[in-house]
Amino acid sequence: MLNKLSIIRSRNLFETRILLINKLWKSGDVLESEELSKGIQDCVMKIVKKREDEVVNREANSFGNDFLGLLVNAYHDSDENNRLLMEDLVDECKTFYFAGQDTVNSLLAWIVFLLAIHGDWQEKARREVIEIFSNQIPDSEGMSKLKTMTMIIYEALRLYGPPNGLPRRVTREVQLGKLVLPASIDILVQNIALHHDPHMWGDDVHLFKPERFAEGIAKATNYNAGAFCPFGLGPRNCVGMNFATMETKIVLSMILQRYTISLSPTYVHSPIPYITVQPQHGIQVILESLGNDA
Ligand code: HEM
Repeated sequence: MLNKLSIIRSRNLFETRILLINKLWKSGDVLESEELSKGIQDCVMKIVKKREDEVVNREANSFGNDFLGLLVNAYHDSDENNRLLMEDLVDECKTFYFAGQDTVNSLLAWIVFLLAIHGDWQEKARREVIEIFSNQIPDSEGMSKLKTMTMIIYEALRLYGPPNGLPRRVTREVQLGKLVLPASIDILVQNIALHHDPHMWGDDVHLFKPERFAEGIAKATNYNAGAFCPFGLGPRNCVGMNFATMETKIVLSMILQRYTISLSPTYVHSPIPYITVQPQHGIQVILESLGNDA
């Protein structure tokens, strides 16, 4: 559902909307995306209802301390002024579902692809993982020691950073180089273009070279904060950044502990900018067991 919706949304990103006409006549895409949004909404409502039922049926004595639990708690707040509306609760869940699922999914897919074709980096990353975790489940202490993997993640974010641009509204007229941006227009800052700028990254900008990040982001970007912003910039940057990095490190460590990865001959390279940058035909890899039941 989410994938379909993101394809439709990205197809219509720059569609001109005329309010009255859009109310009277809806295109196939609009109708389908309304139906998909409703499906996602129903899905969220069901999950919320299940949480509430567990408390009502005394299977649990609280709504829980996870993010959903906190939202359901806020929805039941005894103080009316602090109470969250059901509409807002559903919206928060949708935001996290949209922002958190597809992004990490595509990042992981691209890293698996990159490691499949760069066997030397795959081996380096595996050596590091085994050195730090052996065959054990990755723990938070070890995560901060994964230097090679961090470099690989940054380089994958640079080459295939999931969000296809940062949407911003221009609140007052500004001059950007030779351009004058009038107030009240919406723009999409293509961070992926910044990440592929040869002036910043050099002539090998399109190559996978995690060593760029060997001494951290500041050094790699020559202390230019805007040059590398896969998680956005400013007060509205990604709240899930640390969580996403941690999630990616855990999953990759567990894959590298168990399997070698090589690219399937059926793979066709075609990155496509939906809401996130996705492999149009998926990523087909061959996993070979290391005979290690970590
Ligand atoms: C590789 C993974 C991810 C990438 C590359 C990513 C990137 C981004 C970017 C570029 C933005 C917009 C920031 C801006 O406009 O300046 C954003 C916003 C956001 N992200 Fe992420 N994200 C990732 C994972 C996650 C995860 C796992 C979660 C939640 C668990 C999450 C939650 C959010 C939320 C809630 C926002 C909106 C923040 C706001 O508007 O205040 N993201 N993310």
